[in-house]
Formats: sequence, C-alpha cells, structure tokens
Amino acid sequence: MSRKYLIAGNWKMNKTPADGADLAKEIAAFVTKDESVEVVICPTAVALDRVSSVIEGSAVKLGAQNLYPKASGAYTGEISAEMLRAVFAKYVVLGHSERREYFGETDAFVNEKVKFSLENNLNPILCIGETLEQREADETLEVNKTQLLGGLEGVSEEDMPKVVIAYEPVWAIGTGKTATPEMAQEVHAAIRSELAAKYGEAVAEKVRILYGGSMKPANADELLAMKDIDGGLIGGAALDAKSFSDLIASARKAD
Ligand SMILES: O=C[C@H](O)COP(=O)(O)O
Repeated sequence: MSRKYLIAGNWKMNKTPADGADLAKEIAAFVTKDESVEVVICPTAVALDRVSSVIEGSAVKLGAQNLYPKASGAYTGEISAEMLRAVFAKYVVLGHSERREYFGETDAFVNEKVKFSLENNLNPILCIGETLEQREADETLEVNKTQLLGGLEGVSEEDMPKVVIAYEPVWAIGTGKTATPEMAQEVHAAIRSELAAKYGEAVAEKVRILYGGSMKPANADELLAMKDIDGGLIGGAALDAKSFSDLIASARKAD
C-alpha cells in the first residue's frame, strides 16, 4: 500500500509523567529505526515534555491530545501550538468525540483548530464518528460527512497529505464493541470518496484514515486488512506496552 500505516496511542487522561515515561521507554525499544509503520503516542499535556525526552532519537513520534487555536494570551488552562512544538510534538488529536461530548466542541471550533495546527506545523488527527442513535437512525454516512467537511472547511489541497482522519464510531469507544471490518470499511470508503470529491482522487489516496474504537490485538489484523483502513487511533490498548506493541506488529504484517 502506498500509504504508510499509522498506529497512534491516545492515552487520554491516563498515566502520570513517570508512568508515561516508563511506557514510552518500552514502546521506543520495540519500534525500529527502519520501521514500516509510523508510531505516535499522545500523552496528557503534563507528560508531553518528559515523554518527549524519553523517545528522543527513537522512531516514535509525539502527539498531543488538544490545542487552543490562538498564539498565546489569557486563555486559562489552554495549550498553544508553539508550546506543543517546543516539546517536539508532531501530531495533535482534534475533535475527539469525548471533547465534542463533554466540552461542547463544534465542527466550527474543531475546524479552527485544524487550520491553526496546519499553520503551525502540527499534523492534525481529525476525529469523526457517529453515535449509536445516529447509526440506528441510518445517519452514519451523513453524520461523518458533515463532521469531515466541517472539520476541513478552508483546508487547502496542499495541506491535505499532512491531515490524518480518524473514524471513531462513538458507540465503539471504550465499550469493547468494535465495528466489524466491513462496517468500518464502508465508512472509510465513504470518507475517502468525500475527500476525492473535494480534493481529487490523487489527494484522497494519500490521506490516511485510521479506525478507532476498541481496537485491540485480537481484532486488529482483520481491521487493518481492509483497503481503506490505514491504521488505528487506540485508547485502552495503548496503555499497555505489550498490547500496543502487538498492534504495531499487526500493522507491520498488514503492510
Ligand atoms: O482515541 C481513541 C479512541 O477513542 C478509542 O478508544 P478505545 O480504544 O479505548 O476504544
């Protein structure tokens, strides 16, 4: 496949800086320099600096879980792109359904963050996904299209290869319920065809679309075998070195 598989661990609100450093060390030892898979870990903001030092010189890349789309100033509790770059973060997770649900993030706000991250040399991982109610009401493709196009409003064709999309059905996150490979592939293919309609086939073929939602070693092989699934955004299974390494190994095999 021409797209490089990407396995990204979203640690969410887990791991102290010390625990994060331990986990990062184990992951860095597993990932080789000539790795066929791109590996990213996204610790909490307070662990970024320490984890960054641990993975320095390894092939593991650093991601953040959020940013605020302003350069600096009176935004209590927020973190700027410059701060993320200062700790050598390369990626930033944006529009995660937990942020949409618990912190009221809208497509317009997520879009501001996506554009701001690109302007500031950070690669956004734009998360989209439907709830169970929306899936049962047969709104899956429409909801994902709205979140996708809303998040990408005003993003140029030139910037698109830096953007990663993560399809995360909300009903599968942290629940142990996984979309079947066919269910996930259907949405991934629809996302790619929306990208092709907006940016052209050649650009759409370059964009990586990750699956997220109870991905684990037991189901990764069959998900990663699907044509339009280019990796995973992993929550629970990214908190343990063995299971995260097994997921990287699955992506190596799928390559
Ligand atoms: O960002 C990661 C996703 O929300 C998936 O989380 P999970 O693997 O715990 O279901």
